[in-house]
Amino acid sequence: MKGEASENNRFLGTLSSSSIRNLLPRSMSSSSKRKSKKFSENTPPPLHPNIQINDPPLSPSIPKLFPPSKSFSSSASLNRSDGQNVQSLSPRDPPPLLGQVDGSHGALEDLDPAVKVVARIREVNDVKREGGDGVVRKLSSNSVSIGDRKFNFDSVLDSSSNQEDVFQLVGVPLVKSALAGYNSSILSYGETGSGKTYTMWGPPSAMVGDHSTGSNQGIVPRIFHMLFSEIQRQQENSQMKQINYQCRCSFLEIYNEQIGDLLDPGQRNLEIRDDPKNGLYVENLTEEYVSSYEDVTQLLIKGLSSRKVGATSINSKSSRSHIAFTMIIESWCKGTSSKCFSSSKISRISLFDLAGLDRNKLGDADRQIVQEGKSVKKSLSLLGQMVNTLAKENQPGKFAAFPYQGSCLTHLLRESLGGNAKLTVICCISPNNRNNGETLRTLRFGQRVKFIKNDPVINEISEDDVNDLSDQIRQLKEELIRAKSDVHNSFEGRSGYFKGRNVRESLNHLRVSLNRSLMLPRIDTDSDNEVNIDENDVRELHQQLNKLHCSPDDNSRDLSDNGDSAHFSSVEESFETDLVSDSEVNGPHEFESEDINLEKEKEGVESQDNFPAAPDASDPSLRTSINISLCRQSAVLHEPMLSDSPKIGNTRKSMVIPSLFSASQNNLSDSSNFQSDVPPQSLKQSENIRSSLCSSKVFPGPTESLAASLQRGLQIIDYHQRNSASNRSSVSFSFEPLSLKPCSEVDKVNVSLQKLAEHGSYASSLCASCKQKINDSSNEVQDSLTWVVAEEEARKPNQLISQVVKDSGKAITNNGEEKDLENLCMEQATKIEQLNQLVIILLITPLTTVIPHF
Ligand SMILES: Nc1ncnc2c1ncn2[C@@H]1O[C@H](COP(=O)(O)OP(=O)(O)OP(=O)(O)O)[C@@H](O)[C@H]1O
Repeated sequence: MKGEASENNRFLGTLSSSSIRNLLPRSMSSSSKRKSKKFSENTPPPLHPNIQINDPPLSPSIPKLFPPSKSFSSSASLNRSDGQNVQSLSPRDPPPLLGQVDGSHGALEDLDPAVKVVARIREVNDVKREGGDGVVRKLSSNSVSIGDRKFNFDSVLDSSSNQEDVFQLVGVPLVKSALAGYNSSILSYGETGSGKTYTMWGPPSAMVGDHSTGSNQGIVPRIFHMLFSEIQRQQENSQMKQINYQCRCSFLEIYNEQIGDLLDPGQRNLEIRDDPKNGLYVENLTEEYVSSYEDVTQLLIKGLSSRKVGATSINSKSSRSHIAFTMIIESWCKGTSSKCFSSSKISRISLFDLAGLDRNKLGDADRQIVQEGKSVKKSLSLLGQMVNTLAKENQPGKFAAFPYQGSCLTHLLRESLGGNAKLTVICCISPNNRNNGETLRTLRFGQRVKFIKNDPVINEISEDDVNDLSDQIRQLKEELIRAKSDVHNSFEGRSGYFKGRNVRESLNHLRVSLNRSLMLPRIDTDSDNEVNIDENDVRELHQQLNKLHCSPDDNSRDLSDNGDSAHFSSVEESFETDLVSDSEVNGPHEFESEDINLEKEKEGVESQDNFPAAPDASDPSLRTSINISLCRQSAVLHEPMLSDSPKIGNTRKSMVIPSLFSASQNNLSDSSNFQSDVPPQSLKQSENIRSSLCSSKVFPGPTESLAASLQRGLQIIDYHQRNSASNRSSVSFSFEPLSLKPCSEVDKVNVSLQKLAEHGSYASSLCASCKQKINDSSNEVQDSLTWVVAEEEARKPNQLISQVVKDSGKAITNNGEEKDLENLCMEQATKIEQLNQLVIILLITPLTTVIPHF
């Protein structure tokens, strides 16, 4: 077993302690270090203090809203389709593109493909051991063959290529893209010992100092050297614009499927977080702000020295973990005359160096090495599956979702493979024939990657974009306020009168509840037309409604004025009727409800069995308001059922009216005078009627009961008038000598009303209209007292008959016929008495009582 510490220090071993000391970051301080709890590499940067944006920072996904910017211009062409032209550039002669700052923020031409695959054939390290039979050969600048198989890539570098070539081919475009605002990734892939680490980082000794063409410095340090050089140049050359940059870096490794922090080796087993707000990030991963190439080099040395290494069958210092170095670049640009930044960009550079797969088992490998190998194999296998899946997705008609979370590697590569990033895969292969199988796998992997479709965009937010977004936010806020206002204005919150779904329905509720269909035209609740509502009209209607509810005088006046259409809603009354015409709402339904009540009484069924408990008449809420709400349809509004009511010619069977005053014991006592002479059965029925009406919830309170009962009584009368028009003589009295004239029941009732009205409590409770009506009726009573007298006389049939006989005897001779006549008179008198009793019964008996015809 090899000592982990000694292996880990293989990178540092080649550096002197003084060199390390010199590489310590001068600008790095504790304040520059932070944990990515809130702002991770995947999260947007905190806005620069000079940026005047009130809204919170936008998430990384937001820049995707904007199409890729095509505003870049270039004075030189770097067509990389063949991967050859860039070789004319060198770090010593920086590409002119990068130094140019045109009218846009860091505008550069974008010619690099979204996914690029480069194959690099490592040079032979040990000719004796490796052979160098030339089985793997570069055929052209973008093709390679192994045996008789040929593979095409974006570029192919053979063993004669140096680190500078790789940088020009891969590094330079990456720096351009990153500064332009693209997320940019490099992934080095290949078997163990194929040169991945060498290509990416180079030998440790080459990390600092020499960036020359002949240097072995890897592509990563070259990239950051160029990056900071370019940033400095842009800032120096920008005369019309002020460009600020801010860079921060993190360095992690995936070892045995655990994420470790290479900048803080004590942190192990970090968690990947993925939430809609912050995107994908590694929780608590250290991020260091850097402002120079030296700062980055310090981090690279520190991180690489902490990486897990071990021996494989090919590489004695093999990397046993996947590592990822990430730099977040934020930039802000503004004109010198402007107070605000005109644009903001954020891009991410992700550099992945994978562990190599070793399929050759070491004979003396211990459990740790076996475990490392298994973890590497598993993660690389999942990566291969991921690439296969993404490659298939790009083919027409095929789509397959891949579970990125299957391994830490695939999870962290999610954005680089198939996401918002430019990706370059460097396929490192060995030059000899010994590992043909692994070389083939690597080349196939590279080929499949080429089928993946990435969607990189410039992550830039311009001032116009911010303004547009601010406008959108403002409009949405206004819509929200309007929506809330509409809800509050539906009246349901304060008074509880209206519980409509929206304003249209509420207005229809109001319209029907007021029975003022002319004042408020019916509104189609399903219509898309805009409803223009005058707030004053609504308020006025509200006041009228309250007035109707609160003023008994006004109530009765309305009743008298609209005797055939006044509509009172009760708590149980269905409001679904507002969807039908007013005529359907009124009249027949209420008449029928009364009829049902009376019929129930006749059958001796308690009204409470069919109606909910009667509300307390003393409840102020019932007297002062009429609650209208959507509820089940009450039974009282069902289709009318005509009863077998007696048909009395030209009379009004208004016996229910006394029940209006049943709440008053005085009323009962007053009316007892009238009822004392009726048969006990009739009295009982009348009492039942009163109790039924009292308990019925149709009339919730005194005021409503008075008004509604008056109205319903009138409707009942009207109904019977119509029905009895053709039967006016069905019940008639024709005993001429008695001159019996039955008066109308309403007169009788009016007598009762008058008596009751004379009582203080009732007189005070009656509205002016009702009092007037009672007075008018009492006058009629004066004219029809005959009926009352006749009634009194009818109670004394024997006396009456005797008097008749007595009076008749004076004119009739005392002969044989006299006795017959006397008997006939007695029979007639008996019949009259029966008829009078029946009349009384008829007047008191409910409408539904079946009366035998005579
Ligand atoms: N192009 C090259 N020129 C010269 N030497 C190279 C080149 N590529 C690789 N080497 C050497 O080959 C050896 C193995 O290379 P490297 O460690 O980079 O392989 P690797 O792919 O990273 O292996 P592992 O996956 O096991 O870590 C190293 O000693 C390295 O110096």
